[in-house]
Amino acid sequence: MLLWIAVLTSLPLLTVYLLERTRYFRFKQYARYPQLSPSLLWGHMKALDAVMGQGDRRRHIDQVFLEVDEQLNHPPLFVVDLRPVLHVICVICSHEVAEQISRSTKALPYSVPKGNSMDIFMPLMGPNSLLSADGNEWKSLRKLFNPGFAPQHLVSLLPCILDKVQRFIDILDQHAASREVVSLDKPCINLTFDVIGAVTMDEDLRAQCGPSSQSEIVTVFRQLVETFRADGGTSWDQFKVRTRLHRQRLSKQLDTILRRRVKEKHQEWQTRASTDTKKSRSVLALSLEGVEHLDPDTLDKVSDQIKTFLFAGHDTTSSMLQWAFYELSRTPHALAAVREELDQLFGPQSASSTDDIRKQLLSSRGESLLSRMSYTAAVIKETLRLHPPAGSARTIPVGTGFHVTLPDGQSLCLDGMILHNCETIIQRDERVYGPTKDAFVPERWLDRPGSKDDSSGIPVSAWRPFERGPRNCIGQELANLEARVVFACTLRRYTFTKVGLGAIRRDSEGQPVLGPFGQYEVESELFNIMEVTGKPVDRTQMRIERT
Ligand code: HEM
Repeated sequence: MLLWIAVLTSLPLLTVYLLERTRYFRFKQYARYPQLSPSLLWGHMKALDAVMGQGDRRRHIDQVFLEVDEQLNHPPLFVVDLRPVLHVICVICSHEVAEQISRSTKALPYSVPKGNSMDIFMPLMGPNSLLSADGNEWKSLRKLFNPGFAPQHLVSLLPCILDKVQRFIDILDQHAASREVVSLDKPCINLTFDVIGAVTMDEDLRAQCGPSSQSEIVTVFRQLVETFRADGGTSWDQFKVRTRLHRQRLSKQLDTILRRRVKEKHQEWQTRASTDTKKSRSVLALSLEGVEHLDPDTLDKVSDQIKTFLFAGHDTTSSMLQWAFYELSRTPHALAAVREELDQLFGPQSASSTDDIRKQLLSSRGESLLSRMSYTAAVIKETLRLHPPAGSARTIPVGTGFHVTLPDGQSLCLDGMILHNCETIIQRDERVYGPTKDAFVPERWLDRPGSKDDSSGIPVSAWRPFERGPRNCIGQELANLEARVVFACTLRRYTFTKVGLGAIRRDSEGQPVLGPFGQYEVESELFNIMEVTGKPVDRTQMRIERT
């Protein structure tokens, strides 16, 4: 009886206590930080949902954050409280603040740690991944794999990249001949998969050869990536038990295949080592150099890195290619300029001859040709500015005392939050990119003599699609090289016309309508969804014609 009385009297006290705690968490703890209006029960869930509801719900969460940034009048950062579902997220909107998170400091020599921010992607990269590792474990992995992604080494892989691009051209030729509307997503993903397979494992994954002859690595990997498709900003589908179990099964299946292949490759290279002068130059071969006995620990580590490279290295590059084809298709001056540059460098006769381009790239002047593709490089840069396929998430443990200084001098502590450098916002900052922030203007990246920061006068930290600092992208040179080769071979050979979302608007006489910044206006905006990386929602429906 006494116990009941005690319970009944303490209930109201407990309720008051919980209410006060919740009130503190929702309204006081981050009161100084810019944010949407929080609700006692839902935190920012409702407010965020309201923003989502103002557009197509399938759009990428970074696009939604961009709209929140506008509503809040462009603060340098804002917080999103989705507790208890997720930790508080701090969305970073200013390049000056992003730089404080990505740079190396005395206290955090490898920048702000990843912590558990990448846990959701564990099935795609394994527990030993370079992407999620921290501290000395990360450092030794990065040191081991850096040489495999160094520019000099990658250039030596040009013949194999060109082979894969030739297959890509054959496929686009077929699409052009059929005159049907095709989705660019599949050929681009298969191309980038083939390249990353060859570069990292010295393996022909035959992703571009159709489902019946593709390597099982491709089939399982694609199924695995699709379990992450979020057609609704933060679709809850991916958290469902059934989806998670399916994902775990596919991930295990992929692990088994990759471990088997790594063992076979190791054996093959060991046997060949004494006799063969033509050694494999793949990332895997470099990492296994000097490893005589492949113990289970090394096997796990190496296989997880291969899984990571496959994961990080194909969807991102494929998304960039699709967006570049699209932006060029609606920006006539940029298309003309890039074609002119390619004509000047490779000669007009090469416009429809990949053999010719191949010969030139593999000749002694190949490297110089690649380095002189300045307008093409500007197209790549501008595409990645407007449509960054990836972002960065870090976690800063409670009690670290990690402060950032805002542009107005105010100092804020970010302990206990997930820190998200949101490139989609940072790279469209009007203070940096001016009135053309949303337009595709490759010229902004061309040399302007006398400017200070980089050739364009834009602060270097305001362009960060590969992130910056010690944890920047290890594969950025590969992505750049691949894109240059693809563009050299395709941009004069084909004309791409968008169909459906993002199609060009025409006037009553059927002429395309040119907007203020040299781009054709469109019927409706094409946008990214989130499927691990950002990808065009309709998988880039295009009509392709031979020029
Ligand atoms: C356009 C193409 C690409 C983009 C936009 C991109 C973007 C990024 C970004 C933003 C990060 C930092 C992630 C973070 O801070 O959490 C990153 C890291 C990484 N990327 Fe890429 N990436 C691209 C291509 C590639 C390729 C081709 C590879 C090939 C293997 C690759 C492998 C990696 C790896 C392993 C890391 C982790 C590096 C580390 O933590 O040391 N990426 N990438």
